[in-house]
Amino acid sequence: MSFVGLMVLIVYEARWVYPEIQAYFSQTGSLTGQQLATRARGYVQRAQEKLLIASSPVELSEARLSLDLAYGLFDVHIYHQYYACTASSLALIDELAELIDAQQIDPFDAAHALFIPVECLTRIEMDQLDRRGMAINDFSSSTRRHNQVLIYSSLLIFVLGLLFWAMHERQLRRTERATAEKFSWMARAMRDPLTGIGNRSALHQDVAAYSGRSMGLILVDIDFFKQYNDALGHPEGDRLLRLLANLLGDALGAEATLYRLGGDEFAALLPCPTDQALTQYCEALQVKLEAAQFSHPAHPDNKDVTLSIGGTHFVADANSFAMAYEAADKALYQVKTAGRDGWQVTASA
Ligand SMILES: Nc1nc2c(ncn2[C@@H]2O[C@H](COP(=O)(O)OP(=O)(O)OP(=O)(O)O)[C@@H](O)[C@H]2O)c(=O)[nH]1
Repeated sequence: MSFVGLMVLIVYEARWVYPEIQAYFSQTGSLTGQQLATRARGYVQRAQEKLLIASSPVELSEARLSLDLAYGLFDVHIYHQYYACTASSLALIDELAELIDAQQIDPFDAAHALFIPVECLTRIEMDQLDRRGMAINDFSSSTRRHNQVLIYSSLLIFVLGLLFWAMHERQLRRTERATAEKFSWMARAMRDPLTGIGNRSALHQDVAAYSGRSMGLILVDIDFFKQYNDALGHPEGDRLLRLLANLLGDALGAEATLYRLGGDEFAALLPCPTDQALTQYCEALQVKLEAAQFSHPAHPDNKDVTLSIGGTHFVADANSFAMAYEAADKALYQVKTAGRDGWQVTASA
């Protein structure tokens, strides 16, 4: 059953309770059916009492008054409609009243004759009572039925709500997991797995983030790394790459962001106001490297590990970076061709 169908059912069921409550209160609220008969019977019986002890005209007139009151309450359309004894009883009361007025009947006989309307009214009372009982029973059983439908429908709605909520939560968790995985994948895609620093993609992305700022770009290449690998093996070569990544970080400071561009080539991007500041960074790097004394058993010049370094200063944006990279690369190449183990800073075009 659809959700909307369920809601329609609830509204329909709730709608039914209202008229039945109305019906119930119309039965019990006025109590007309039973009460009128009870009161009419009371007046008839009072008339009987007065007639039985009628010793003065006062009691006779009281009996007459009671009969008039009884007649008024008895002469009701619904009694005429449902109880055949009504018309004859009323006619009898009428006739007896006239006879009493004309003093043409013995009061005792009149009292006796009045048992006929008393009996009729008693029957009406009992019947009205039964009808009220039946109406109440009908009302309570149908109310119970409607209530059950309402309770079960509400329960169903509650369960469906829980189900939707659980499904929504599951979907939300899936989406969150997928988003987290995507972010971690993206972060991994920007990292060099060997050294843990950024890769070439990260460098391009970071330049865009520094757009408009005065930056320094330093390119670093290990000298004779092939010979190092050949002499000590690839794992030792990996270890040196990691050591150099740490050394670059120490030498250039926390403001520098480091990248491994591939093979034995590193880059550093750092806020840098002038060429002079860049020069100081390169010198600091050389000093740190010499102090580290990473041994290179196969260095053709019998030195420890040496680096060739090229740097340039530029104002970051996508176009200027391409030129800055070219300038730094050219500076590094010049160091290489000049015998390696050195640094050069050049202006970007
Ligand atoms: N251990 C290790 N070696 C690598 C890695 N990637 C590249 N290489 C090696 O790095 C060496 C780079 O050699 P070249 O490009 O000739 O550079 P070089 O030997 O340093 O020579 P110059 O730069 O001219 O001084 C090659 O032998 C590559 O195999 C790596 O991830 N780990």
